[in-house]
Amino acid sequence: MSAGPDTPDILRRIMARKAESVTERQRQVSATTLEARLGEAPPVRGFRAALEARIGAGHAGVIAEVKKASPSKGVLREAFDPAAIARSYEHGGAACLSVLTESAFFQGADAHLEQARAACRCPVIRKDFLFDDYQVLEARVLGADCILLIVAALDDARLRGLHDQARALGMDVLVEVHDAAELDRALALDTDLIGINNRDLRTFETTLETTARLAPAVPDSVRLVTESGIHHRDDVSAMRARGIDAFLVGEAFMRADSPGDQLAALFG
Ligand SMILES: O=C(O)c1ccccc1NCC(=O)[C@H](O)[C@H](O)COP(=O)(O)O
Repeated sequence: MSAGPDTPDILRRIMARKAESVTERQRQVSATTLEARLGEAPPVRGFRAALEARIGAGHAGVIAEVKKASPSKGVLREAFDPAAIARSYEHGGAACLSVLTESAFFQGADAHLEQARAACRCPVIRKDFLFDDYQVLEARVLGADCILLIVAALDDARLRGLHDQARALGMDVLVEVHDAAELDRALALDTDLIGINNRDLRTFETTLETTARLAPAVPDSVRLVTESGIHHRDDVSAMRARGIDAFLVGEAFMRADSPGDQLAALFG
C-alpha cells in the first residue's frame, strides 16, 4: 500500500479498514489453503475479450456495476438481489459486470460476486481495494475474471506485482487512474485495460472532463474505460464522439427499477 500525503482521505480510510479485514481473513484461511482451492475455481471468462466482442459488434462495451451503497451516495438500492440484477444486466446488453465486494463502505460481499456470476454468462470484475497477493488469490477462488487495481492506492512495485500475479492466474486487470501522473504510472505497466475514474475522491464530484483530458495520452493498444458519473444518453454520446467505447456505470442503473432496462435505454 502507499498512503502518501496526496492520498485522498476516503481512500486512506478505506485502505486502513481493508488492511484490518485482510489480516483477519488470513487468520481464518491461509494463503496456502486458498492456493489449494484455485483448482476448484470456475474457468476464467475473458473480461477484456467480452468488451472487445461487444464493441467489435458496433455497441458500447458496458461494464454494469452491482453495488448496494457508496461512500458518496449512501444506499442506492434497497431491494438488492445480485443474481436478479445480473440477469437483468445480461438481458439489457452488458458486456461485463462489476461487483463490489467491499463491505464497510459499499455494503458489498464476496457472496454478491458469486451469486451474480452464477446467474449469467458475463465476465465479472471484483471491485474492491486490493493491496495484497492474498486478495488476488481470493478473487480468483471466488470466480473473478478481472480485478481492479487503483493506482492512487499502490506504489509502483506493488502495482506491478499484483498486476503480474493476476495475469499469471489468467485474470484481466483494470488499472484505474484519476490524473495524468497516475496515468503515466499505469502506462509504464504495459497493461491493456485502463479505467479513467471521473470521480474526484476529495470532493466526490464527477466530471467527464477528466476522461476527455486524459484520454488523448492513452495509446490505441489500450482499451480505455470511462468510469463514474455516466447518467444520460448525452454523456454516452459525448464520450463516444471522442472515441471512447467502454463504460463502467453503477448508480444510474442501481437506482432504476430494472437495471437492465435502464442499461438498454442509456446505450441502446
Ligand atoms: O462511489 C463512490 O462514492 C466511491 C468513493 C470512494 C472510492 C470509490 C468510489 N466508487 C467506486 C467507483 O469507481 C464507482 O462505483 C464506479 O465507477 C461507478 O460509478 P457511478 O456510475 O458514478 O456509480
